[in-house]
Amino acid sequence: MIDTVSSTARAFTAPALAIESAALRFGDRVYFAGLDLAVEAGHTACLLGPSGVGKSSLLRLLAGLAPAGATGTVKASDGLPLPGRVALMDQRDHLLPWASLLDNVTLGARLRGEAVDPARARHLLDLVELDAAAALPPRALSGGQRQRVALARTLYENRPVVLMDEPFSALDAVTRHRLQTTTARLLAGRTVLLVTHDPGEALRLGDAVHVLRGEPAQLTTLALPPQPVPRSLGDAAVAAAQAALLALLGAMA
Ligand SMILES: Nc1ncnc2c1ncn2[C@@H]1O[C@H](COP(=O)(O)OP(=O)(O)OP(=O)(O)O)[C@@H](O)[C@H]1O
Repeated sequence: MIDTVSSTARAFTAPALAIESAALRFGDRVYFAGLDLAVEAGHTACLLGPSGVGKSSLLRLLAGLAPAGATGTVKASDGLPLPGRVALMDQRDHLLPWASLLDNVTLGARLRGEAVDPARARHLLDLVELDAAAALPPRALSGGQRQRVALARTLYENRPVVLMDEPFSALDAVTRHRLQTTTARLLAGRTVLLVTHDPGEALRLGDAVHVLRGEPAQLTTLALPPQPVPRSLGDAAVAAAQAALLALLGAMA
């Protein structure tokens, strides 16, 4: 079978991405200020940190959707505007309850008045193991299945920059592992920032791994083993890096 999704990925060059002087403030509280984060072109960076530290706010800033209280300057290395080149997978799936899964996957194109490619949408639904359910409405799905539709919708956008907020958090361990591998293949060559609470996921998928923590929060970058992604968690060096990441997150003494 021709992999239509991977082949379309080669039609563009993904820029490096940077946010400078990012800040998040509510009232008197400064969550972070003067924060700089860069994602190398064609690489995947993972962002971890305690709940409420500001990871989603930083991701939305990068997406050009600055939430209340957040400021910062976002730049692409090619100097071209980012709007239109970014796909965002939010923590919530935002599926339209009245539309079929297939129509939810192609929603962005339909809203923009673009031609829809149902074969590519079905191929993506197949990759997230939901092709047989393409005609069903989202209410027929479990939380994990809904998250897989949102993943297919994000991949359907076929953008050089992909921002993902806990994209696999609702999946069982086996499906999560399988879809991490599939997603890493489909996102190869794109510039990706992925927010996760799962140190194993960060070690599997991250070309770079950053931890946001403290008050005000600062970024710490983890030293990573040289294996290309997706890495095997069974590898001794990867397991050691995972332990170091857990310690950095404060989960281990
Ligand atoms: N409108 C608001 N008013 C006051 N505080 C807010 C508002 N919106 C968000 N916050 C606070 O901003 C902080 C950062 O939120 P954000 O969702 O970015 O954190 P996060 O690190 O992504 O959390 P999680 O891991 O739980 O998803 C949170 O502590 C939240 O309570």
